[in-house]
Amino acid sequence: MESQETAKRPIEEPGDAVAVQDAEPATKRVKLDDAPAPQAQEEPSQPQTETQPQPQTEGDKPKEQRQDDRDKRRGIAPIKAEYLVVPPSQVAKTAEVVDDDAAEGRTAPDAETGAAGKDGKKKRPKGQNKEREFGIFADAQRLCNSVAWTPEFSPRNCKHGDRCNALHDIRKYLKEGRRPDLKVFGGKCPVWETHGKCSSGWRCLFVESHMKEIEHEDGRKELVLTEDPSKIKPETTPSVPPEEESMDARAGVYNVVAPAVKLALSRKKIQHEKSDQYLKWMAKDSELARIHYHKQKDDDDVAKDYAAMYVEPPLKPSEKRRIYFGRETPVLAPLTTQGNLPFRRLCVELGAEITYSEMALGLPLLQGQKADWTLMRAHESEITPPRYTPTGMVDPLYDNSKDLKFGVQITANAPWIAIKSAETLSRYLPHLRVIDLNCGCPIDMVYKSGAGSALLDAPSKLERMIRGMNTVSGEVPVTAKIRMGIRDDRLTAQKLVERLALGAPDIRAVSGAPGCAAVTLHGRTRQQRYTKAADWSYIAECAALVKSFNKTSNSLQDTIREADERTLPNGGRMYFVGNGDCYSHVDYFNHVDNAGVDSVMVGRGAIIKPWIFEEISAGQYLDKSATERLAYVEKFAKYGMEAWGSDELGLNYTRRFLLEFLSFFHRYVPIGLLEYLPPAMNDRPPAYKGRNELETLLASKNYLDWIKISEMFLGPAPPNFKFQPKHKSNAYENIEAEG
Ligand SMILES: Cc1cc2nc3c(=O)[nH]c(=O)nc-3n(C[C@H](O)[C@H](O)[C@H](O)COP(=O)(O)O)c2cc1C
Repeated sequence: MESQETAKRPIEEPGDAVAVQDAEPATKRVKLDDAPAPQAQEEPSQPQTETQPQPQTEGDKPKEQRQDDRDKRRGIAPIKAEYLVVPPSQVAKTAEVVDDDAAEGRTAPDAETGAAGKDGKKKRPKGQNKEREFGIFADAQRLCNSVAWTPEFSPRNCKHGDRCNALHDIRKYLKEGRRPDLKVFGGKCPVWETHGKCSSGWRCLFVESHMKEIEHEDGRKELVLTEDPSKIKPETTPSVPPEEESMDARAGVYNVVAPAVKLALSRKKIQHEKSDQYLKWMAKDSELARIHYHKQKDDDDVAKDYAAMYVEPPLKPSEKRRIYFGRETPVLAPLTTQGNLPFRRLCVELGAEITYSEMALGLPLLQGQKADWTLMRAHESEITPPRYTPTGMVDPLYDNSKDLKFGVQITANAPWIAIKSAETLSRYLPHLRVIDLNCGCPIDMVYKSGAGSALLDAPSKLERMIRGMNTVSGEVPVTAKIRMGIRDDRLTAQKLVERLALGAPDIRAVSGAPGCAAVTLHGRTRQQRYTKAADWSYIAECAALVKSFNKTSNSLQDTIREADERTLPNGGRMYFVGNGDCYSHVDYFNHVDNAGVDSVMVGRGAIIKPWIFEEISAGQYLDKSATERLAYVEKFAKYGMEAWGSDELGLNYTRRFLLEFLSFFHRYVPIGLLEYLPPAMNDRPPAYKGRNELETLLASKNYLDWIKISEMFLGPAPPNFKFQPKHKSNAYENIEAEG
């Protein structure tokens, strides 16, 4: 049994396997440049300011030495000698490249198996663990929903009557149906502590902290769940009607769609009036455009044809809510698996100003599938306005109080799916900044279906999607996320950006701009995967083009009939966001200032060091201590239970996603261990030990250590719990083989 103290500060207990020994006061912290031999120290993070000793920056060194350093590095993090596990002379000269395609979900070429090679040596397994299994997390005996949240003597009506094979006896369930209460967090339910009630009811693995037995006048004793009204905030009360109260309804979680809507969607009972009308028109217009396109090769006069035969669409976009991207609004990338609600909540707390859901597939949304609708949920911190302290020209019609941080991302392979999805999302989700269309997803399954990055080679389909989505999405603006192209030898983003800003060249004077409010460009191609650095000079070229298109767009509006500025996103201005390899405030401001992008989107950098947003707002590196980093893990665990529940299912769901998070988080190399700055995300460290045991543990590549970390906050993993890391290189067997 763990004590409360152990649970809260698990690593600082003497005798603990990962105990921090000899915690030192801040004044004695390791100096970055000439640190003594490693010894255990824990203290709050230190900003890297002028007054503190700092690792040398590249600019401080003579040119020859910089070149020498770069030659030496070859993707290896420059760890100071005293932290290396082997002497510097034995450190490999090149580092293994971690391919983040595996994490993004792309089907990698068949992974090597780790079998013995020709030389008899066992090869290191690489690549992706496909078809990962996570075990089934459930109570030994199921408790019926009719009693799961009610006082013992007031069950609801059980829909299944006598045929119900779940338990209805709460006392029996608590004794035999589930494991005993957890002792982490001092046995206190983190959800109840924050919100004054717990949505997991009797199934909560901390239920003893929010239940009591009351004695009635007739002497009968009844078990009841307790609430703390002083902590219940009416404004965060779930929006699902009480009769549908279920594990879906969580305090502080927004965009929860009622089960009845999903059911109606699955039964095709929901009408998409706007889309149907628009799609009918679009079919005719596409045919007209097709004829026009084929004729113009041999007919000079044809440009007039389209204009003469053009019929206005039956409906115009509604007035759009204006959005804003600026230097003060760092953007958290959409991240499948990783970018879940608890993780985004953590990032917002640390300074992310704009967030995106994980990518949902359009068709399953239209079919009412629960998994995809669940991705659309936002935390209350995400539905507040982003920071707004503009320095340049301001849009007089932008109203920051109406803006919010959270946007959703979808992908689709056909215009009708994208358009109907946009109409459905804007109708049922009240808290949406934008609907973003993913045009960069490299995953085979998505690409081969004609969605994601396949749209990069289908510009006219893409344009029709954006135009239609913008028409039916009410006040919600539509945006797109693209890559530089599909293949390295054919970069298409520049043409595509032009098309998104202004429309196809030969018809734009008639039909106007498609209405794309912003484009994010990831500076890689699909083919490139993550092996090469993102191409920021290409991103800068596109940023310059977008600026010129924004001017053209303004003059174009003047010539198009009935162009109504209010219905054009941002009055015709398209924002442009750059993305790729941002790993510090230095990268961030460098890109904003020198590449000319409105803002920068941060992906892997945020998972490896979520405080990158804090660094951006503070404008300096922060050398986070291991204790502080562990506190982020603890927060994730709490936020996970708040979002997914503190019952067996929710807890192990939280554990699974915490482990996914740790599969990136362990890659952080504390800057206090580096010979010199800047740190580079793609640098791999040689084997090293941290400044204390906790720092060493947090750097472990072994997923069994990640499970150990999860147990500090989520209690022991159940015997049937399984976790297969996405990268085979993190598998236990492999680590053992390497000794
Ligand atoms: C684990 C993982 C999941 C991702 N999921 C998505 C996604 O759902 N939608 C998307 O547009 N991009 C996705 N991406 C790509 C990122 O949004 C981003 O474009 C890419 O990681 C480059 O940025 P970075 O160098 O800052 O990581 C994913 C990337 C990773 C590593």
